[in-house]
Amino acid sequence: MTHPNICVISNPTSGNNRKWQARIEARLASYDHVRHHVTRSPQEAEALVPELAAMQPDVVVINGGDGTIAAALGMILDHWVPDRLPLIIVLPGGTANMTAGDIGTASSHRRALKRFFAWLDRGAPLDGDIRERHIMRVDGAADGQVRYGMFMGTGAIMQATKFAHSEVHSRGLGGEISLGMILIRSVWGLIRQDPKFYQPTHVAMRMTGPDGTQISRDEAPMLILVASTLERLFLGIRPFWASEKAPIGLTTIRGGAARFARAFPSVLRGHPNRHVTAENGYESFRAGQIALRFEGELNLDGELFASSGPDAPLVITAEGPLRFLRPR
Ligand SMILES: Nc1ncnc2c1ncn2[C@@H]1O[C@H](COP(=O)(O)OP(=O)(O)OP(=O)(O)O)[C@@H](O)[C@H]1O
Repeated sequence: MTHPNICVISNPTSGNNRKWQARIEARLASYDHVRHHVTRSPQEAEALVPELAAMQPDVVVINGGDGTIAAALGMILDHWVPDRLPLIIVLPGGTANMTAGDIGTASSHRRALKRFFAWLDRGAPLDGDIRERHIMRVDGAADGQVRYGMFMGTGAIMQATKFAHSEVHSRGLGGEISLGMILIRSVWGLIRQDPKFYQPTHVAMRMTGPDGTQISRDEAPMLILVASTLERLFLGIRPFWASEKAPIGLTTIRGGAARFARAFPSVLRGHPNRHVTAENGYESFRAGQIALRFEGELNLDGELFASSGPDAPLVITAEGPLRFLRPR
């Protein structure tokens, strides 16, 4: 039987991988057509990817958290010939695993690995459940680094992230349930306007929507700003409701947004109720490129970094799409 060429990139430092890495390495070593590369830093991955691109594997498997997946996808887009991109499989080796959740492979790391090995044992068929997703390239950070990601947020997302690091992930809790706990605590803080959670960031926006239309918003305090190329974030949350076709969903909730407690559940479902209006401070867009001017930090797939301030925009551009296979 001829097998597709498969290469696996594992980040042994990602949340879930810490407990499974040795077993994964031992098991993968028994497949001749699978090459397993363990990278301990983004720099190691950067050195590896051109070599992989030259080998043209049919499938690249990324076993890591959201940060590892996004970084690896960015490197693949940088080094592969655009019309010969590999199929991607993601294994939820991280802590939050939002990307794997959207692709449908994150019910649990153990189950995803079981399904992946069963797929290898069946000869690794390349047809099946394939989903396309774009990735966001982010230029204009204060440190000058170009980054890639599939989810970004600022405003209350930053306070929620800090709460997550200090109170939730530090206790070894991960997965969708931990994200749900962080969400409930943060929303409670926002409803009560607790300053630990309620800290709007002043942001000016300009974006290129479908058919090249330009949309802009003057600087305003943003309570929450999220942008993503994922369809579903976690626990069925899909906070994007613009119906136009463009790869990046962007939703903003202004500081002082009216009727927050009544509006927010419908925002999370992506089915806005009558309180969710631009006048009340809620907007959702779709765009191919977004430029944000603000002073502050943002979270891109779990990595925190600073913008360059109001004079230099942070530019988010959709790239791809990449094709993700869900092994069954
Ligand atoms: N290919 C790679 N190999 C090793 N480390 C990497 C690689 N790509 C990114 N990193 C680093 O790994 C860290 C991110 O880890 P990752 O997102 O995989 O795990 P996590 O934080 O446990 O999971 P999640 O983002 O799902 O919560 C960052 O410090 C990043 O710089």
